[in-house]
Amino acid sequence: MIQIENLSKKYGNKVVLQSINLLFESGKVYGLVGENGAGKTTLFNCIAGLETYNGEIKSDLPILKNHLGLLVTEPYFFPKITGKEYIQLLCNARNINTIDFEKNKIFDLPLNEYASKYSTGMKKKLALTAILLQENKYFILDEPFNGVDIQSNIIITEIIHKLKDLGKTIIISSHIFSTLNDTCDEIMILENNSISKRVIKSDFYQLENEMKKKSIGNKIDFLNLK
Ligand SMILES: Nc1ncnc2c1ncn2[C@@H]1O[C@H](COP(=O)(O)OP(=O)(O)OP(=O)(O)O)[C@@H](O)[C@H]1O
Repeated sequence: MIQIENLSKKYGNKVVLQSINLLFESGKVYGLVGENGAGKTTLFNCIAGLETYNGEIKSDLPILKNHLGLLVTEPYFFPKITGKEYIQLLCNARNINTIDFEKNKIFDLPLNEYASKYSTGMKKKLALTAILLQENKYFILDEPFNGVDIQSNIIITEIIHKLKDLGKTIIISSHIFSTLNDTCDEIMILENNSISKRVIKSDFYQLENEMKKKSIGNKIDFLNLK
């Protein structure tokens, strides 16, 4: 489990997160939803130990970040590192043997080419492959479905189901409701710097309708489309 207690985060005078309290349990998939700039990535970075914050993040492991795989929205790769070298680097850091990984690779990637030259979707698939091979217990996937092709989206959905079955904890952000519907046990809404709502699977349909109403209102009528 990961327990977040009274977490707050500011950049200068700007409050991004205020008094966040959350519990993430094993074998569950959580979706984090919020408008652009709501603070989703900031919260993920705090959990992954990449940002300072006030409050506490506790887990059942002595050093959470050593068992946590973070897929960032736009993975960055140093120049002159091939896809294969990147995977080897991340796996070596966790003492994971990569000798046979090419036989069992999930995505079809040009692993002998420089990762910095990959397309957006290829970079995401490479970063995801590496954190999966690391045998992490916790996964934070920041917009995992964005920018990857349909086939890979299907694979990613299945991977999330499998990780859940294995008892891992997965936290996903997405701007596409259907992807959360397909994968999550619970959706959390981040707005006005806090978690305003937590919704369980049986209430997703109602949540989607509420969000539709709130987002659209009568904006389309204003367009006076003909
Ligand atoms: N390093 C930083 N320095 C200053 N402000 C930052 C920094 N990182 C993020 N912010 C600000 O914090 C707020 C939250 O940003 P964040 O990236 O967490 O939002 P998000 O919910 O992930 O947005 P999106 O859906 O667009 O990815 C934004 O107002 C952003 O400008």
